[in-house]
Amino acid sequence: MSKVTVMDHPLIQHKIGIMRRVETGSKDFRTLVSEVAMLECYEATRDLELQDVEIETPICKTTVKELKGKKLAVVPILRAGLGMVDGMLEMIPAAKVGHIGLYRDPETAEPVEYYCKLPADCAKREVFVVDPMLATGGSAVDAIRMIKEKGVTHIHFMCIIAAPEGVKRLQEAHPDVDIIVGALDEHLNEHKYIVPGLGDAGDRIFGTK
Ligand SMILES: O=P(O)(O)OC[C@H]1O[C@H](OP(=O)(O)OP(=O)(O)O)[C@H](O)[C@@H]1O
Ligand SMILES: O=c1cc[nH]c(=O)[nH]1
Ligand SMILES: [Mg+2]
Repeated sequence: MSKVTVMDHPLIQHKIGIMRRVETGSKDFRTLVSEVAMLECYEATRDLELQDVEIETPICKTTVKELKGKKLAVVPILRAGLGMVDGMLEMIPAAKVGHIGLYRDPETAEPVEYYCKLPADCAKREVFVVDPMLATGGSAVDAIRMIKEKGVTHIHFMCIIAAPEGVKRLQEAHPDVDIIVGALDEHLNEHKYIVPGLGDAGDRIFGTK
């Protein structure tokens, strides 16, 4: 079964608390999404491999660690996932960015696919799928299926708020994908929104309704 990490870092919890407030406007909300993504990236990349290299400091020769150079990609689920891309790229600037377009059908809450563009060499890359919200899990499950269909084998999923229902569905569908969560909430309401949640993340990032 996949590993689920719920971030208990005070900075993340504090920032998510501000995001949840109904009075937080789009400008602050966008900044917070990006900052939380940057902090979660720290955990998501914990297992990246290092190698030894010989260098010279101003004082002497020594051996230091550097990333082994595994190629990475960040794949936001449109639209709301876009808000997490800048924060990820601040930490891993060499990563390529793919895009998957999915929206939840307002009646069924099932995901509807409208776009998929991944780096040509994505099968050789370790992929971080990002979306602020994991509600029923339908969007994440479909996005990861689409990515696997392109030959990608090493995938992480990062979100800011998750419902237990979504975590369970994602773990069952993709037991090989580890999940990084900023906060694990209580449940879904009758409209499949996360409770207490923060409302519609895409609308709050882009100021739509
Ligand atoms: O786990 P699920 O039940 O699938 O719900 C989560 C999805 O819903 C939201 O997207 P939405 O459909 O609102 O699209 P948007 O990002 O374009 O607003 C959110 O950003 C996730 O992609
Ligand atoms: O609570 C939710 C559920 C799905 N999508 C959101 O943006 N928020
Ligand atoms: Mg939305």
